[in-house]
Amino acid sequence: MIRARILTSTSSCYFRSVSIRQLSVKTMSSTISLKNSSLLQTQALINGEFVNGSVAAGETTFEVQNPATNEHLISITNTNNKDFQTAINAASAAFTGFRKTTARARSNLLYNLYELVLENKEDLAKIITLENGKSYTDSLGEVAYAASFLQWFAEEAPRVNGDIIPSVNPANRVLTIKQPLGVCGVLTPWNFPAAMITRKLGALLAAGNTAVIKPAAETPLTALAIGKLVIDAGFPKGVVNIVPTSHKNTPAAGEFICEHPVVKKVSFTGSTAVGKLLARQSASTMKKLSFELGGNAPFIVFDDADLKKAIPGVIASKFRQSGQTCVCANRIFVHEAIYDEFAAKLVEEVSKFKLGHGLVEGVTHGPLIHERSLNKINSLVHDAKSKDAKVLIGGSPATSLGPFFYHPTVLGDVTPKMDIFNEEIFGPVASLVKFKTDEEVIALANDTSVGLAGYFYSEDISRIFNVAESLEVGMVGANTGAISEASVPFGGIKESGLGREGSMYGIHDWLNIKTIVIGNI
Ligand SMILES: NC(=O)c1ccc[n+]([C@@H]2O[C@H](COP(=O)([O-])OP(=O)(O)OC[C@H]3O[C@@H](n4cnc5c(N)ncnc54)[C@H](O)[C@@H]3O)[C@@H](O)[C@H]2O)c1
Ligand SMILES: O=CCCC(=O)O
Repeated sequence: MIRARILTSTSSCYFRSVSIRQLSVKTMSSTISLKNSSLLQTQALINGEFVNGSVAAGETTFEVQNPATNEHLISITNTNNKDFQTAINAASAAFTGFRKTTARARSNLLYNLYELVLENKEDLAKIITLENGKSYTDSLGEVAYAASFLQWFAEEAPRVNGDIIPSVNPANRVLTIKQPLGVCGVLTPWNFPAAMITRKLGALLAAGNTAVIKPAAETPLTALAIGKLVIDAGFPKGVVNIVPTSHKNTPAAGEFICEHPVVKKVSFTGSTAVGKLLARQSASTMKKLSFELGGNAPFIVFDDADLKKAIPGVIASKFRQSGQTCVCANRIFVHEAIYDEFAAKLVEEVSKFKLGHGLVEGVTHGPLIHERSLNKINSLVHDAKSKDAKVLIGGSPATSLGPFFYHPTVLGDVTPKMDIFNEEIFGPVASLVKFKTDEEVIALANDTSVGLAGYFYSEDISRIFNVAESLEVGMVGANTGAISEASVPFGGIKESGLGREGSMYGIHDWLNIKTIVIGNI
């Protein structure tokens, strides 16, 4: 059995006093054991084998930290562009055979992977919690969500049809077939280290492509565990390559993938700023792009809203993964007639959260991912307070729990003058903005350069249609704060990205339409 050492120096007192699920933690060092120890991989998956990267002495590995403690979790082999080239070569060679497999064969492989992910859900969830920090319950939810994309695209693979199109020329017949693109670059974030891989991978494999995946440097373990299951599911070698790389090497890796002529498409989930950089780099080879980027989601509570529904809705939308989700509510607009009641009820619910190490029983919310995030949240809250926002609960770091914890926070009297109104918060801060009229709130909601998700609560069917149609976003939740599932076309408009993932449309972003005109009939 492979065991990973986890150092627990500064947090030892905290750990000693709590029960951590199936994880024996001692004072200075400890071990984590998985039921399926083969899931703990620290090397790159290239051409069907786990191998070391070719980084020269000094930086041969990079460290993964546990965000709950900021302590060293494990060392991962470091890679450079030579390794990405080897992975692209492997994916390119594998594409020759994989593109010719039947859709049913690919579907069966995806079903195998789906079942393996579910069979290993406890281990995968434990890994997610350790490297991402979210609660174990949330991690189990993420594994189920991740698996659902594999199931969905196993079902979609055999349903990619071509067309027969009438021609103006009676002697011609026009038909289309859909063909895979080739080698695809997949750049995934740390906030959903399993689901953001499977949402892309399920679709691209169903379509017959091959992949080189670069997981975020914060969360390579989940990606590599999925890589092991890809092998166990029976995918041919080289079809899926997973190349973790350090923070320092990430920009070079991104550029290499985006500019590589053999890579036919890049799919990225992350910030709009990085998305714009990758788009510029990809222009040199005119790559296809699917980008799922930042949001600034409005969450509107109209005066006719049912607060028994709206409060759980805002909790689900705002505080999922401690606010570190691209579709999280960012600006919560509340009608002035119900503002005080809504604010009081929200504060009451937020006060019930249990913040802590995600593997501790009962913990509902974990830490932020890293120091940069904590500093950003701190500065947004400071700016809001300096401009007369009121802290209704929280409003400060919770460093007694660990260096990156921030108290779940509700800010009242937020206005458009404040940075928190205009920037993606990506943290556990609910900012409440008072409004008077539908026109005013729609204008405020749309006054942003991004448009990923938007939510609102109302019991009036006319208003439901009017507001849903008026919000400048890719996805609307009307009387729900939870919109994500495999059947949903997931993606944004404006600067929130390009393309749609999941759903019946998701596979088409990974296919070329080829037109065949047959003449002289
Ligand atoms: N849309 C999402 O789901 C999502 C996920 C993670 C982060 N974010 C955004 O990013 C912000 C902060 O997160 P961060 O500090 O990790 O941000 P970041 O912009 O530094 O990185 C975001 C992601 O992009 C990758 N990345 C960064 N530079 C890259 C490059 N030059 N080439 C290729 N990949 C690159 C990182 O590995 C990471 O996964 C958040 O506030 C949020 O706006 C969004
Ligand atoms: O944060 C990115 C994706 C979140 C989701 O799929 O709901």
